[in-house]
Amino acid sequence: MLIVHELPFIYQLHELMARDPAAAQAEAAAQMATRADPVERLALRLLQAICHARLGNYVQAEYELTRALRQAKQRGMHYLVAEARDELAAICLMRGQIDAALRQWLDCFDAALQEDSRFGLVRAHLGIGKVLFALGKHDEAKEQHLRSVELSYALKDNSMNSAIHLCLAADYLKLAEFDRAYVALAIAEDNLAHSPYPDKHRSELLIYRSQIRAGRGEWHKAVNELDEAIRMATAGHYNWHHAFAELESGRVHFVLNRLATARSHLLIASSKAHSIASHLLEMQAEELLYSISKQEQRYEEALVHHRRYTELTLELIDNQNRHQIDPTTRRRLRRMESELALAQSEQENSSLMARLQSHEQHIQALKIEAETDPLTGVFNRRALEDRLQRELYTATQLSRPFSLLMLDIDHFKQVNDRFSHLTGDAVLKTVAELIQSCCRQDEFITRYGGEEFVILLPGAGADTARHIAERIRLKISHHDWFTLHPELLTLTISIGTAELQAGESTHDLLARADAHLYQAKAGGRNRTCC
Ligand SMILES: Nc1nc2c(ncn2[C@@H]2O[C@H](COP(=O)(O)OP(=O)(O)OP(=O)(O)O)[C@@H](O)[C@H]2O)c(=O)[nH]1
Repeated sequence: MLIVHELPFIYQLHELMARDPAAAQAEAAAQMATRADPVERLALRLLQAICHARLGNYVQAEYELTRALRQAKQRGMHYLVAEARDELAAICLMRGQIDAALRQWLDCFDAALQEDSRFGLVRAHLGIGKVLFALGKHDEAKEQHLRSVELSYALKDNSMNSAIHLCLAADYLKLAEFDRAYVALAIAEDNLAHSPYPDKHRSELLIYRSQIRAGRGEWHKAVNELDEAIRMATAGHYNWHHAFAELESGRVHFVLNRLATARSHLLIASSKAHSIASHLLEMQAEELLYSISKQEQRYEEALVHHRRYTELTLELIDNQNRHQIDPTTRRRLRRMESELALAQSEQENSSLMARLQSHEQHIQALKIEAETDPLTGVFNRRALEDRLQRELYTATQLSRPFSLLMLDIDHFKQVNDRFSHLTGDAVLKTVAELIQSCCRQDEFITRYGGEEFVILLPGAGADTARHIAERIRLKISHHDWFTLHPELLTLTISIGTAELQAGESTHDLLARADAHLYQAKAGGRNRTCC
């Protein structure tokens, strides 16, 4: 079976396409006139279609790709089928048509299997990973991307390798595994030196690197990297990258409270994203524009942005496969729809401010639901990531102390094993209540893992943190646990504390508290280590 990728003239055209899609398209048209071989002609047609996509003509690209796909299927050219499906899937994903993208990549996988095309398989894994990423299943996305790393090893395709490692970096960033993200970016960067798409991938790389910087509170470096990413994406007409970089820039300036600059970046992000039908990017830009307008008390504008944000959210979710979305999200969405309808019918007789407040409350309710641990009612780990980053930023800006506690129930497995899982659950709930009773309103309590809790203490130095930790530890050890189970006589906890040090990242701070917790366990449990 002919491996089209090995047709030298096609390979050269691919390289040209990376630098100059318009020139590649013209060259492919010229070659078409001279070639009679049906495989070669089809490969050229496909390449022309891909050029349309690279030039941002997605409707035309989709039409041409679908035609090429039909012909490739008729002729049993599975490699070309895989390639066309890969491109079609990418367009679907960019538009937020998650379900369609997933189906295309699964079909791409089948076609690649039929021809034993490693390129096709790598692309399918890469793409399926992107879909899972878009669905928020970052762990599963990472697995798919790692699989494509394995498969691509023998291909020695630098461009593909940089693309895969960029995806991996994005997964790790979402999983808050910053060190791994950093390594993935370094590998992507190594590969970039030999890739025909250096600027496109480099702009993406800079965006991810800026996210790592932001995670570490290095805001100014993040701004510089994003400026460079915007410059590259603009020069290369990489619309998606441009929109993404503007969005991230808007986000960083927003955190830095430079609202006017943030707004101008976000307006570009939103319009760029709109022009390429990237609902996901547009939605995020509109959400931030809404927050900025509200903060500046420009309520009329805020309402417009919120409307657009809600519309896009609904559109995105509507596009997703119903089975891929868990029932809670769907219920939340239905509620959001009715809320929107309600807001519209109230339009005439309520003031702008009142309507905004109702949107705000609704969003607040959704946010609380998404950030709450259902068993204990305290915040979950997802909420912690967000909050911790903000607290670190505030503490640094105000030069105010900040500490956190990491707390773990001792020998909790024995509670489950001896008295049942239900008793274990009741213990977890009671521990959460007892912690709450020892904390102030602004002290943020989260269930970090199974029987582990993290508590954020804004304004607390090391001594105060130790004092609060001891108060919680004693409260729990003195509690009448037999009320939960007659044979449960004692229950203790171990705590590690850490006070924020200058220049420390969220990851470092958590790691230090974790190390102290480990010391407390190793030292015999039922104690606090600082
Ligand atoms: N009941 C209940 N148990 C849970 C939940 N989440 C995690 N666990 C259990 O928590 C236990 C944690 O056990 P280990 O990590 O071995 O720790 P441990 O027994 O507390 O021992 P040390 O931490 O070393 O003192 C496991 O048995 C988990 O199954 C939950 O939501 N409910």
